[in-house]
Amino acid sequence: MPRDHNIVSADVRPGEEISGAYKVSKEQRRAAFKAIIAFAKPHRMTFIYVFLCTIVAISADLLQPYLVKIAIDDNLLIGKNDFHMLLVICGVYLGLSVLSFGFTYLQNNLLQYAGQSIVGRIRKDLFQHITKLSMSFFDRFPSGSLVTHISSDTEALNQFFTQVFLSLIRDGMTLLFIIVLMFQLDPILACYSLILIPIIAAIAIAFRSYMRKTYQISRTQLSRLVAFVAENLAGMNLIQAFHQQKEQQKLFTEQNNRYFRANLREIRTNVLFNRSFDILANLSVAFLVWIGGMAVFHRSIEFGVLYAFITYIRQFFQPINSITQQWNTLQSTTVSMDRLYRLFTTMPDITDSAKAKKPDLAKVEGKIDYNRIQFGYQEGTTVIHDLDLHIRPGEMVGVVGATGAGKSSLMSLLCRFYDVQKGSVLIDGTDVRDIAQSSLHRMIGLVQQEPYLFSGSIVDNVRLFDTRISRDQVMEACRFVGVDSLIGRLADGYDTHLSERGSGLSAGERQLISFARIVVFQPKILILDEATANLDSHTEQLIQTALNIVSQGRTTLVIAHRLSTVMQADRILVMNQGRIVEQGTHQELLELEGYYEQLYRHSQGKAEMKAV
Ligand SMILES: Nc1ncnc2c1ncn2[C@@H]1O[C@H](COP(=O)(O)OP(=O)(O)OP(=O)(O)O)[C@@H](O)[C@H]1O
Repeated sequence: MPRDHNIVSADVRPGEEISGAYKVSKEQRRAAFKAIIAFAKPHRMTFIYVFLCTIVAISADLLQPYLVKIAIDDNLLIGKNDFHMLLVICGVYLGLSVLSFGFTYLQNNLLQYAGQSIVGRIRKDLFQHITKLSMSFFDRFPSGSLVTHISSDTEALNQFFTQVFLSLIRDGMTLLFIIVLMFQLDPILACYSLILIPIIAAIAIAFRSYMRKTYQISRTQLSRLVAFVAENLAGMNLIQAFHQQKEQQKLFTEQNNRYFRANLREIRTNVLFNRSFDILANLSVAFLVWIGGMAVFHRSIEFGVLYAFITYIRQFFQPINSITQQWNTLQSTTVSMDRLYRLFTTMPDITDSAKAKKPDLAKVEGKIDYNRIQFGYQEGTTVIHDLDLHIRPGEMVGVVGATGAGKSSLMSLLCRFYDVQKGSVLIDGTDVRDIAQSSLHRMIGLVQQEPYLFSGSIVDNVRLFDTRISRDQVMEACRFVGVDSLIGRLADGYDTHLSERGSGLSAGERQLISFARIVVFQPKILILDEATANLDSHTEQLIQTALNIVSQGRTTLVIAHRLSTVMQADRILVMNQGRIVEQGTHQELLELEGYYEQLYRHSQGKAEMKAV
């Protein structure tokens, strides 16, 4: 948001709905409108210029029929035959057309510039705001709906600032000018013409709301169709493996037909509306010709006046049509404004406290203490129960246990993606809630099962776009973890462009690149979350070697489903239902003949089965 407009009030608490059906009070709607309009304030001079350009363009347009009226009444009909005057009128007519063209062009460019700048700023601020939100927010809002907010809602605002705003000025002023000119020409005929306004407006509004419904139906059908295709493309291997092509084709045809019908209905309504408007325009002209023609017969008005009236009445329809159309756009814009405002006013759950410290990263030792913590993602559900755990600096700790035991949650608490409900998590004796998040996240390096790679070169992915880290440092890190020979085989080596989450690289290569990140950024604490799952045994071996190298001098926490990954750890924690049920070295745990031993036997059995 612009810094001078503080809309980030504590108006929306985390947990409230953003994208679904929610009730918006009048005050909230007003606040949303004010907040979004605040983005336009730096461009107020541009809007004033647009306003002035519009007035010039409209005046130039509307004076043209008046000129023809002068030519007819003051020259042709009275038999003056003043060619010089006719020539001047033609010249002025042409001049007005050029003036209208020039100022309309200028007005459009200025408005587009302002609109695009405003929306660009909103997008930038929104993205910045979203990146600061806590993990609990992303748990509630799937990325798909956020993408829609950022793209379509901001696009709706663009329409508001360019089309709606322009229409309200241009069409409103056009109507006003036409009415003034009509009264100037002949008040009685003007009064007759005004009877038409409510009729035209009523028909336009009725049609518009129906058209909006048909438009929405066809958009919904289209997005369903697109979603269906996207799903099918993502699961193509499954479809082919299970010979589901025919079934999927049948489903696709149904969706396609629905979209086809919805589209036809939308087009039919559009054509009907436009033609009805044409008929109405012709009827209005006929009505005026009759009333005005009688007046010309009785010599109460001149023929030129009737000509100008007929031209103006035709020009009447366009602005009314356009305003009703923009009215609909305005309605959808208010919904977008509300949604964006709600996003902007959603506060992160996790923020730096006033006393947050920024410890000297070089002095971090990596001692970790979980002091009798309790945690749950939602109120009333507890995922981790009264857990007490103390880890020495430089210790390598393996964490194993069944699915849903709380292993990843434990790591999330250390990274402070969430806050504990009871107890505390300390690093080197300082509560993570008292460490600035920027420092905390530099202390901890995270390698996940599916390491995220950004669209960019391998160098950029290793140094995370931080150009303070040199290319040589990146190459050194890659050599260190043993991924340099793999990179050497790629066509562009370190400059190979990775796209779509690192597609083109194997899971193991992606893992090794994220290990190189650790070497480059030197965090004192390293977390590996299921890093060796889904890998073949050769790649697992590569990762294991890299892990041994990277974990030197770091406190390392390794979550593993494969016990082989953690057998060498200084200590292995066995978790079950949010509690540590056993801990010790591999040997000690086997001797206990408890849960770990069962897991071990089970994994051995699997290994034997594989070997057979
Ligand atoms: N973001 C979340 N929101 C709500 N509940 C969650 C969330 N993440 C995990 N849970 C729940 O918390 C519990 C512990 O999950 P967690 O991911 O910590 O287990 P895990 O031991 O790492 O499991 P896995 O080995 O399958 O990754 C599970 O019951 C899970 O359903």
